[in-house]
Amino acid sequence: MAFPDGFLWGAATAAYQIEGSPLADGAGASIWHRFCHTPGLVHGGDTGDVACDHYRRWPEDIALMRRLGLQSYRFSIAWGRVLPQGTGTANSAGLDFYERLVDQLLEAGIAPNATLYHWDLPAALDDRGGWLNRDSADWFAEYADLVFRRLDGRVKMWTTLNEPWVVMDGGYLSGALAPGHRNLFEAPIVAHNLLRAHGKAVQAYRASGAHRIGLVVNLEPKYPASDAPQDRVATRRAHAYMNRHFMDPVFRGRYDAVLVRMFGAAWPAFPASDLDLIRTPIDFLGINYYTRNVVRDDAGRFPLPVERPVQRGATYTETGWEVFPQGLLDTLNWVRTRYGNPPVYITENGAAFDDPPVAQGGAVHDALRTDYLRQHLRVLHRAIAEGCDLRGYYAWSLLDNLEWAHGYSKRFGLVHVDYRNQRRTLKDSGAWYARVIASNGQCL
Ligand SMILES: OC[C@H]1NNC[C@@H](O)[C@@H]1O
Ligand SMILES: [Ca+2]
Repeated sequence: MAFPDGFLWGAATAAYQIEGSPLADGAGASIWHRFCHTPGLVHGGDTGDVACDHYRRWPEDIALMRRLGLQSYRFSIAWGRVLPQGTGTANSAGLDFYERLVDQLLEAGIAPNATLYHWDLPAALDDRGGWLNRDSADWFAEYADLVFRRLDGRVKMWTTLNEPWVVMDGGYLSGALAPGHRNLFEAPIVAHNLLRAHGKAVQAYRASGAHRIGLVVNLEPKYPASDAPQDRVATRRAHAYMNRHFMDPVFRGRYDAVLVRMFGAAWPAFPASDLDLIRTPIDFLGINYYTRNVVRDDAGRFPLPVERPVQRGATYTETGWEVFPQGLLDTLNWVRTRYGNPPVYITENGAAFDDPPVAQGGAVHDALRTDYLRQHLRVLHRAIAEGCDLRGYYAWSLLDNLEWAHGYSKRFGLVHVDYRNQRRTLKDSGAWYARVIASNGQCL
């Protein structure tokens, strides 16, 4: 099933998950450096101190990308390498790292797709309130402007934020992610400042950039566990809380009423002018899709009265996510119909499975991952046939890497990384994906 000519095939990573050397060459610590070095917060006490040592092995990793035949590579820029204190004096060694990376990607015929913020806020800014401080939008715009002026023209696809919902929910509500807050009143403030930061960065790009900029959101379709009214209501609330939460302000200039009602007194009165900033038009939307949610009302929990009943007969990944490719099609059609069919890239899709060890002769027979990817790519082909303006796909992830609070225990890579010696091994799924790219999806 061939994909349209020009469909962009890539793979994705993020700075703190792969680079290592978090404080090298003048870089400033991030909230994830702090979080990992706080005992008990990350599986096995794992940290990003070494990770995949990509900060030093990036030429080898670009060679891997060439072997896969990637047409594009989505990576993130570590804010603290570029601005160690988050604002003020730039660190030229940090900018140089990304400049060299970008130049070599272009040499290799691989289009860079740079994410400005993939969760690694400079710790110095968290000390000033971080995303709780309205000034965070200005800090982010200053950082974005610096990077645009240095790299635009070579980087022709930018995204401002990766998964602002996860930043809010994980970092400020559940506390599972940096900076580890658990405060219902902080969540809407953080979400709003992230969106303002996005808007200001897009405005900065319009002033100096000549190419394309977008936003990356994680979307997870919600399905009621039964037709019972309380399950349907709970499903609508879960949908508002995760999916409409960021999409509505960005594409429709207002927050979803269900969401506002859910938070009640915890929902601040935001000035209308903020929403005008947030809705600054973007050139494309990045969607990260992994799984769906089946929602059953669980009135005991707040603010999200939901529980996720296990689906009999379903396959689950190592991160507990149901394999449900239909959810990707439903999500893409929802975006098409509710938000005016914006240009979309799947900026992340993949799965962690309990891969077999590297076999003799160096092979990883990760059949479950190949099957997961194949099922989801087939759905994309249907989405295009049904009218979705789908421009490309990035597998998560190029490399096994630091899966945040899971540490290195969850492997998403097309390429296996042996953390004892940093040896990379192309998995069967990677070799298969290379064939998909070479045939523009014909072999699916
Ligand atoms: O959980 C898998 C991925 N999800 N999106 C954000 C990435 O940083 C994660 O590794
Ligand atoms: Ca804090």
